[in-house]
Amino acid sequence: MTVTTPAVSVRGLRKDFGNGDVLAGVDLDVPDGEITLLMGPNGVGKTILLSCIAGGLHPDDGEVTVFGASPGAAAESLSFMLQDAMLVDELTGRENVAFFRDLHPHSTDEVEAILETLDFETEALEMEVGDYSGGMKRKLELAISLSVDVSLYLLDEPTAALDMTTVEQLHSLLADRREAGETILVSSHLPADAELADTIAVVTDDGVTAVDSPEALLAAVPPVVLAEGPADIADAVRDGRLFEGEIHRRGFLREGVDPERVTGDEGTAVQVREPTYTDMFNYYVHLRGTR
Ligand SMILES: Nc1ncnc2c1ncn2[C@@H]1O[C@H](COP(=O)(O)OP(=O)(O)OP(=O)(O)O)[C@@H](O)[C@H]1O
Repeated sequence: MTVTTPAVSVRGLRKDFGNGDVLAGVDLDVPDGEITLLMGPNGVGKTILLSCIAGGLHPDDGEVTVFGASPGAAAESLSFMLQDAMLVDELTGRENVAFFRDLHPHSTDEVEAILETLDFETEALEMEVGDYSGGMKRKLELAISLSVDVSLYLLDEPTAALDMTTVEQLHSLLADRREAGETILVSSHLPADAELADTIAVVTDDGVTAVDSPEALLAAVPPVVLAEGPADIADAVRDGRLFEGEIHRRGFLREGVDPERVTGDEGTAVQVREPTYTDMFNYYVHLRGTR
C-alpha cells in the first residue's frame, strides 16, 4: 500500500487576534494532486486558515507544513489568491499584472490566456482597476494567481461575484490543473463548487468537523422537509430548526419520522425531497450531530 504525504498538513492550529480564538484547534490534511473545498459560515476563519498555510500569518499555536516544510520555506511552491485584497485600485490591470509578475519567481506570461478563458475583454487591462466590476476584479485576481507555475494554489472564494458561465469555465481550468497533478485548496460559499471538489472540509467554530467526498457528505444528509405558507413542520424536523427561504421554510426530517405522515395532511403545502448541495451546507454547518 502506498501512503501519499498530504500537500498541506495542519495540526492543532490556533489563531487569536487578542479578543478570543478565531481558530481553535484546526486539523486538516490537503491531499496532493486533488481539489479540496473549505466550506463554512461567514467569519469562521477560512481566510485566516488559508493565510496561515500561505505563510502570511503565523498561528499562535499548532503546526502547518506545506510539502513537508514550513509555509515560509515553501513560499515559492505556492500561489495565494486573497479575494479583494490583492489588486491596487490606482493601477491599471496591466500595471497590476506587471507588479505581481515581479513578486513571484515562478510567474509566467499566461495571464492574458487565462483572462481570455474567463471571458475577460483584455482591452480592459488598460483601465484602472478601481473602475472594474467585482467580477472583473475576481477574474484578474484569478488570472494573476493561476499564471504562477507552482504545485499548490490557495484560492479564497474564487467564484464569489462570478456569473455561472464563468464559474463553469473556472471549474474546467481547475480540473485541468488537477489533471496536471497540481493541488488546489479553495474556500467557497457556492454550492455548485461542491461538484468540482474531490474532498470537502467543513469548518465550524469547533474546527474541521467533517471531511469527505461531496458524494459521501451529501449521502449522509437527511431528506428535506419543505413547507409553504402556514403549515407547521417544526415537530417533523431535526432540532425543530427551520431555514427560511423565499418561498419555503425548510428543515431536515427528524430521525424516525415517516415522510408520508409529514406530507399526509390534505390542503397543506408540505413536501419531502432529497437534499441538494445547499441543504448539505446548512446541515453540516448548523445541525450535524443533533437529533
Ligand atoms: N487582522 C485581524 N484582526 C482581528 N480580527 C481579525 C483579523 N483578521 C480577521 N479577523 C477576524 O477573524 C474572523 C475570521 O475571519 P475570516 O476572514 O478568516 O473568515 P471567513 O471564514 O473567511 O469568512 P467569510 O466567509 O465571510 O469570508 C472574523 O471574525 C474577522 O473579523
